Amino acid sequence: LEVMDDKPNPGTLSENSERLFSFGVIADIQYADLEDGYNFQGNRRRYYRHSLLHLQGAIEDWNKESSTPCCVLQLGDLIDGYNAQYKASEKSLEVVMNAFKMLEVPVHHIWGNHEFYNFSRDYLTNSKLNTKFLEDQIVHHPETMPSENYYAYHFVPFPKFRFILLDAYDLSVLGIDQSSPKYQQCMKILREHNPNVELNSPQGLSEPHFVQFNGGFSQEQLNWLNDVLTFSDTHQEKVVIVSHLPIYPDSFNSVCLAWNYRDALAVMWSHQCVVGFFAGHTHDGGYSQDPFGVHHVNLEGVIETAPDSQAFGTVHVYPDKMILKGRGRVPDRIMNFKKEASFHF
Ligand SMILES: Nc1ccn([C@@H]2O[C@H](COP(=O)(O)OP(=O)(O)OC[C@H](O)CO)[C@@H](O)[C@H]2O)c(=O)n1
Repeated sequence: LEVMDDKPNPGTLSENSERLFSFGVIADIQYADLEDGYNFQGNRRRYYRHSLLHLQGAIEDWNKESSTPCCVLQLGDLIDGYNAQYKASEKSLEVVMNAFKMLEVPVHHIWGNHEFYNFSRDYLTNSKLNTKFLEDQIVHHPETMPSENYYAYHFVPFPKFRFILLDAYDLSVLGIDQSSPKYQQCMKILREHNPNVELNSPQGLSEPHFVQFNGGFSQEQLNWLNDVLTFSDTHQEKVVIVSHLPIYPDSFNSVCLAWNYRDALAVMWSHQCVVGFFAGHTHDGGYSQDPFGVHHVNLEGVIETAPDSQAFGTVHVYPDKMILKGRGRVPDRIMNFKKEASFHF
């Protein structure tokens, strides 16, 4: 890994290999038409209104890029939970989606905890935040079709390079009918690991990620992920996985991990094809390469980004690496593929 502080043009860093394609990344916009506030700990300022201007700035930049990104990955928490309290959820969603109309390439939306503070899962499924229509289907491989029980899909914007969007709130007590068996099952999991009265509090927990603002992956979704990764291994594809919640403990503070991150890692690590895992949620950002060579990027959150900075990035993909060109407080990174995973032409 190399971190580049002085932000040279990534093009100059890759003279020996040809750029294949690029994609945009942005996380935790959490727009609300509200004065600035603070996070729960009171140590990070949240710029609810300015987050929209940050998004608009990012869209302008992506539109102007000389090599147009194939798409943008919006890593979840598009509008803040405060909107629900002010009965402004639909209005705020409309404002942000109108901003996205200016983007000249498709955007793939992930769902985070703040989506479920504002909307039910049923509402989200029927909303513009459902971008499953952008999925690619693999003929004669029905096992690679996601079920309707979770919001996940895969797509291939460049030959042999697959993206998989995961639903990290497939197991969750958020946005789900409290009388449903799945809610009861998820509440049981949460309470078994978190005896606090306030289930959002990680205080005193040996596994502090078992909090209400996190969630997890059902066995059904993990089986599907395993099937898609099996296909990708067999067809010498490279895969980037995208989720609101991170799954690798070394890449940031462990409170924000998915409940059953170990199960997701076990599936991922049983395959060769995965080269990167992009997540949001942590707001502070983070990075780590795991022992299997997978690059885990936790993107800095827009909501906690001062007006004089920025928080988004463009990832340029080469035969042997990905280069994240970060803007503002998102650092640049060179992420080499493990040797056996380089493209061979
Ligand atoms: N220790 C805590 C932390 C949070 N809460 C409450 O949980 C809800 C969600 O918290 P919030 O910080 O808004 O969630 P984000 O997704 O924006 O951020 C995730 C991580 O915190 C980033 O580091 C909210 O109602 C909080 O008040 C809590 O009770 N106890």
